[in-house]
Amino acid sequence: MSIIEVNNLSKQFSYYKKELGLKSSIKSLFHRELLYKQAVKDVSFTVEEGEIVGFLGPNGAGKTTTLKMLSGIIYPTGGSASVLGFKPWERKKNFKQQFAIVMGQKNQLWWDLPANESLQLNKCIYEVSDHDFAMTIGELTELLDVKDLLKVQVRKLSLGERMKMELIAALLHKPKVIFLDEPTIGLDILSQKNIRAFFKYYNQQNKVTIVLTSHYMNDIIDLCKRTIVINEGSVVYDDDLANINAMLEEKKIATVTLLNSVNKDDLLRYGKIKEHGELEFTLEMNKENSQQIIKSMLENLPIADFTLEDISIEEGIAALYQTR
Ligand SMILES: Nc1ncnc2c1ncn2[C@@H]1O[C@H](COP(=O)(O)OP(=O)(O)OP(=O)(O)O)[C@@H](O)[C@H]1O
Repeated sequence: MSIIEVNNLSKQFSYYKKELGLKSSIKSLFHRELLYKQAVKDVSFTVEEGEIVGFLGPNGAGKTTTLKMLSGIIYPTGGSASVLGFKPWERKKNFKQQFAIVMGQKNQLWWDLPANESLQLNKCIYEVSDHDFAMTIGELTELLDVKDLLKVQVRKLSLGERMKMELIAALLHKPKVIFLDEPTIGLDILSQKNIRAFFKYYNQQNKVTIVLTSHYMNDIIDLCKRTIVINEGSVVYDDDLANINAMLEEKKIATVTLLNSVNKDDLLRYGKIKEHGELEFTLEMNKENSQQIIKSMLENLPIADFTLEDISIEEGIAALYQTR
């Protein structure tokens, strides 16, 4: 059995339309219009123990809603899911002691207290023994390089330092499954890299299962072999990240610099123009007949410089984001 199993999971939110202005607000006391939003539609996937899976999608695609259902924070309106053999929304104690969710945009730690006091609170909530607490804090503060910051009031920590403390709080009870919802949001490049290196090491050492959402492609490329992409609430891709372009038509991207400008129409016959400047343009062409196209371009255009590349993973993902 897979450690996470999701079958046709759906969530429809219902909410009342909010009117602007006093007159409309008074009117809405007597008649309120109910609206619906289908945030997640029939999502199905499985995750094996020890996997790190990227969970991607454009803003509003339904990633956080799915992770909230898998953490038992909200109920689904359809389908089923099992995490570590539990129905998450039943919120059994044994389940809560085996998973963690980290939301980059939300704080778990108390702002006005030093991190070590919030960690003590989590120790009690998760019934971590004194010995395990000391060992885990020692190991994680060392790995994340925040040993000297445990006694600093959380509000005085930098964003990166606070995120490291949030991670320690989430990992204190040694969860087997970790949902990471944009854990590197707002962090500088070096801090993002450190957090990624930490999770890579932590996953290898502890065989934890991680589902990661991030809008930073480097997080996904670095950590996740497999990626699930959702768009408008539905899964549009579930495979190795390396294969992301294979499901699209095989394409090549040519970046061309010209010696002198030419009419845009003269370029269109070679392929789809993606970007166009005075003397530079990028062109998307089919891999199959790229050689003939290049030959013809070299013969007919005043070319100063020319590079040909496969379509990037980011562009493949961007194309999936446009899939409806
Ligand atoms: N409580 C709610 N009531 C009504 N609609 C909601 C609620 N929560 C989320 N939504 C809507 O559901 C859709 C999915 O939201 P969700 O937060 O899951 O997206 P996301 O993929 O995590 O986006 P982002 O990358 O921007 O964080 C959005 O259109 C959002 O506005």
